[in-house]
Amino acid sequence: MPIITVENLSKVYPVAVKEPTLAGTLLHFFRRTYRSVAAVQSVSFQIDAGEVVGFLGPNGAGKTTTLKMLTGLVYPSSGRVMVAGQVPFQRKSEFLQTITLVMGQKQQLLWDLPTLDSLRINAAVYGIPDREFRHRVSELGEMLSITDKLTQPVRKLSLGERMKAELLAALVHRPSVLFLDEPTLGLDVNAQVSVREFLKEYNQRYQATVLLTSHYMADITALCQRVLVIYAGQLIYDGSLEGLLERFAPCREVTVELGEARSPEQLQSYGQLGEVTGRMAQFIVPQEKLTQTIARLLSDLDVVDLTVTDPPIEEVIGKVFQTGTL
Ligand SMILES: Nc1ncnc2c1ncn2[C@@H]1O[C@H](COP(=O)(O)OP(=O)(O)OP(=O)(O)O)[C@@H](O)[C@H]1O
Repeated sequence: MPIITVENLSKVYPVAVKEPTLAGTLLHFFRRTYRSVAAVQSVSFQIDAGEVVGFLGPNGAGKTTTLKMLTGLVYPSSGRVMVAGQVPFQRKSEFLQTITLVMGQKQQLLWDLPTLDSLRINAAVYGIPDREFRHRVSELGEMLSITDKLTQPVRKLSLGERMKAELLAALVHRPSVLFLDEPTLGLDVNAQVSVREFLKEYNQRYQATVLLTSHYMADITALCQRVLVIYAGQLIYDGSLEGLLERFAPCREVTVELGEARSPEQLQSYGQLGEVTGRMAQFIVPQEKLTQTIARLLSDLDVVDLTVTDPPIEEVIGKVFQTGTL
């Protein structure tokens, strides 16, 4: 049963155009002209309750605009959005109680106050009873390993601690639909891992639905079975991460360890040769020839060990982002 339904969703921003001259500035003051930026174009998808979906795309592809329409911060130009049975831009309190939006590059916590004070403000806004509030802060604080930092002013926290505190603040009303825009932005590897682990645990413990954008592929591979890829405002892929790799990475790397060293000339008939060092040889093999090539290698040569690897996911996604084609 879908908890998020998006149908033919589009957003066109009007952007004022101004000549960079004094005359242009004066004209702009009296008579503005606009051009249209089609940030999101006829995007449709559905997400089931409890799914964790990665939302990928190069800079300016339309991810944040889509998240803003899903959370009711931006009014769509056309199309339909439903989240947990609500129309987001109506911003009804039942809707706001159900969702949260975390933007890695923006903070909601007040800089000079301890996190706990900001959390108390949120508890008042969401009408969370005191006992329940203390229970949730202790539970989330423990899951995020941040409990001992909650009484420190936010400005004294490290970047990783601040992100954890932001997550706590964004989740204290226990939303079931999480929109996360770059939640690990700028964090070191350890902090990224702990935020990822926390999100996984939150999803499992509360059966929460998560739509996540990240430029760190490790976030996506660790958390998402399904990905949506948006390019120039259009959805170009909706499916499994493995499916994306298979479609866009037509070759695999086959590495063999041989009983005795062979020259490149003896090996080149098996496919495009990569590195050959001593008894090790590497081949770049098209997906459709993989089985046949492996069978030939095993029958013709004295193979001690054989491994097949995918190209690095960053490389594959990078190609998709450059060309926008799958
Ligand atoms: N308020 C706005 N007014 C005009 N144009 C906008 C506005 N917000 C976004 N845009 C434009 O819409 C397009 C999509 O922007 P958006 O921020 O949604 O992309 P994104 O995929 O989130 O990019 P990034 O990964 O860099 O955050 C871009 O061309 C951007 O310049």
